[in-house]
Amino acid sequence: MEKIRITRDELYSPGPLLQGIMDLAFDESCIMDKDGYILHCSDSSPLIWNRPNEESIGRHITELDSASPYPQLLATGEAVLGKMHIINGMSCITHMIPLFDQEDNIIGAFGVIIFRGIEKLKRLMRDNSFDFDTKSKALYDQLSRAEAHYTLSDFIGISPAVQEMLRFAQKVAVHDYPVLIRGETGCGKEIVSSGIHTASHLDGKAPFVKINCTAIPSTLLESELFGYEKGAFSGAYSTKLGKFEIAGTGTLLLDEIGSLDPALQSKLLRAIEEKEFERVGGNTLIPLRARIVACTNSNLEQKMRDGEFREDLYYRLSIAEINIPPLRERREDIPVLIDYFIAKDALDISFTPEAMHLMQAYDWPGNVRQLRNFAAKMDLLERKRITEDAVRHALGIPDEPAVERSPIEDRMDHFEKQLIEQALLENGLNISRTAQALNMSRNTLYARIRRLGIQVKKHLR
Ligand SMILES: Nc1ncnc2c1ncn2[C@@H]1O[C@H](COP(=O)(O)OP(=O)(O)OP(=O)(O)O)[C@@H](O)[C@H]1O
Repeated sequence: MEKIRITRDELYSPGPLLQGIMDLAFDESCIMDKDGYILHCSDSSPLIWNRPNEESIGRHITELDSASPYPQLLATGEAVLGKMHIINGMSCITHMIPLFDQEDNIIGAFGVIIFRGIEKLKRLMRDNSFDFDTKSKALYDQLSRAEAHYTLSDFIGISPAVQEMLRFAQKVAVHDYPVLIRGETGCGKEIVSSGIHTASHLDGKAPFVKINCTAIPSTLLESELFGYEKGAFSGAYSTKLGKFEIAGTGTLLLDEIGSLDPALQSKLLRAIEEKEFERVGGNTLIPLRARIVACTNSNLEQKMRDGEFREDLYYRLSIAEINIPPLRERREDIPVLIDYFIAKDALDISFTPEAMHLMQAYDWPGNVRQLRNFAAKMDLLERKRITEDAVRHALGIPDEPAVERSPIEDRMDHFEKQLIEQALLENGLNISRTAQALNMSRNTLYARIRRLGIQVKKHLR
């Protein structure tokens, strides 16, 4: 692939080359600087990011798309082409292309979504109800956008733990307490937080604003959250609203709250308790009306013990604490989730009972996200009926699951080995005589020698 070379000036104010590339791109595109901060977005970008371009510019790409291949591009210096991943709940195919200066240094990157809402497209193609030659982009956009927000009923699961969790979330939704949602990565925290928002703002008008506390350096995070006044620091040319204000009477989702800087934790606690805050560099109190929902997959108890997370903030947030159990603790949900993803993502596969059994025995460290991606991967293999072997292979499960051994078993093996080696030496390494002395058959002795890894030849020296 030919390298795209531009000057630094062109990166910051795109000339005909970059502008042309952006205009030609079929779907949303953006340009970021060397550090991954977004400089420009195409006009259609708000449809995928769910926010106006002014709000996307200046943000780190991983804040908008946590699975962005940008770090990979930076590490390898190579374009990442045709990557399929999920952005804002939609399956997309993306290209990420490095931009070089004349000295061959990477000075930025061009990211483009070449297709989104793949599941919709597949479904529509399958039932032939849509003529793609006369595709109406407006309809297509509308279809894709509807998926960006969840309700609590989008959280699929029949296990008692999930049913109980959903009942609690529904109850919590009608209050305006802060909510703390905990669970391992990929277990559905975003669905629950978005579902709580939807359940508590039935008219669908209040904003749902997200911020990822790990993706933004803490120096910037403060002004992202609280906003700043004109002149608060050099570069603050105009007053900027923070997320608390942008969320209005809606919901502010603080993702990865466990990584929030301790100084900001205090400021957040104050804002929640006093229901008001000040912009950076400001002295006017602004009311906090948004409901705070915080998510985390970190061990907050450990962080509190290590002095990294404030206990008072934890107690304030945990009045309504929702714990989403990992998938391995609700294995009965696996077949239901698989059926759901087969329908939702229009997958043309089914699993044999043995395959499903193996999937239910597997621990899914990446939880439901991993399960969903796994199903999509099996679909790409183009084998319709997925067998146990295919699952074993795809998940890297060893053929014979290693048998757990206790320390006692290890010691017994050790003694047995010593005993057999001793008997072999006493009987001149003669297998028949050794077997007789140990009161076992030759075959049994051979089997034990093999199992215990005894090297008879070693004793000949
Ligand atoms: N119970 C569920 N029902 C349907 N889809 C689910 C469920 N749980 C998770 N998913 C799907 O799994 C993927 C990951 O979910 P989500 O982003 O909500 O996880 P998360 O807990 O917020 O993860 P992370 O901590 O890594 O951000 C999404 O595609 C989501 O649609």
